[in-house]
Amino acid sequence: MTQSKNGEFVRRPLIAGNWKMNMDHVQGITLLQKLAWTLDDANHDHNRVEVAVFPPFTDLRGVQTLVAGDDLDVVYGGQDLSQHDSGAYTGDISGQFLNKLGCRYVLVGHSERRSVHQESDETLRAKVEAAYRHDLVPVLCVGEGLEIRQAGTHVEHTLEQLRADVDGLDAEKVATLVVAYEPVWAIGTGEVAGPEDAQEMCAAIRAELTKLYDADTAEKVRLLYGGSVKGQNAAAILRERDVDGVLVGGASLDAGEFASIVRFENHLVTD
Ligand SMILES: O=C(CO)COP(=O)(O)O
Repeated sequence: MTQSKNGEFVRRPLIAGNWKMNMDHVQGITLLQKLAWTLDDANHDHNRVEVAVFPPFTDLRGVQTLVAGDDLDVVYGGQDLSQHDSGAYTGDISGQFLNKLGCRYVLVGHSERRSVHQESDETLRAKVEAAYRHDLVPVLCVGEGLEIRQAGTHVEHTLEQLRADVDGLDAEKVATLVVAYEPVWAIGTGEVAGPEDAQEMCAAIRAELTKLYDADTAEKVRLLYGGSVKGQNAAAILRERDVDGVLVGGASLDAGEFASIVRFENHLVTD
């Protein structure tokens, strides 16, 4: 996080929970209610930190009703979207539908979509465009697998994904983009990249965006780290200069654990 002299965050931190294929629509409502109560109890400062959840598609209508009905300070998004707007694409979900359900964000290119569904950077570039067409902010996921990390080419690999997935996107859109660095070897493995690894990559991403666009634009982009984030390691990661938030998988399924990540500020050690 970068803080200005008066203690304000330069970029609003985003703490996001990716539920993946967990929680049916009834369980989803219960989890969100518990999360809202926990955050209220904790006097969480809603203006400083943005909290987002990414439930399965079938939960979104219920989430929308709960968030609107109880006026919750939680935003939400889809875990994927189609690059097309409508038509004969069985099983796919249009950004138009996500927008109508009140989604603010959508995940694009999560490593599980890249590996299980063979999504190419070309497809992901089209999905980024589709998200903007429907007023959704893409949370673009990038990151390397174990072999690439061991070979030491992780920065180049990740930047290559980034360049391909934003290729030709205009600066105004890029300024609103969220990029999540999720090293595949740290996802669901309990293996967490060190804060300095997260910072190394986030700094490299910001430098690349400065090269592709300009420093002003790059300074606005929020960069998240994802991969085995828990209550006890979140603050150390979030303390890094270029890390503006986290994308949490497993730990976001437990309201108490996720709330403790949202309250990372209580654990920040300042110099
Ligand atoms: O993939 C992730 C979030 O999108 C990370 O998952 P875990 O937090 O379970 O490692």
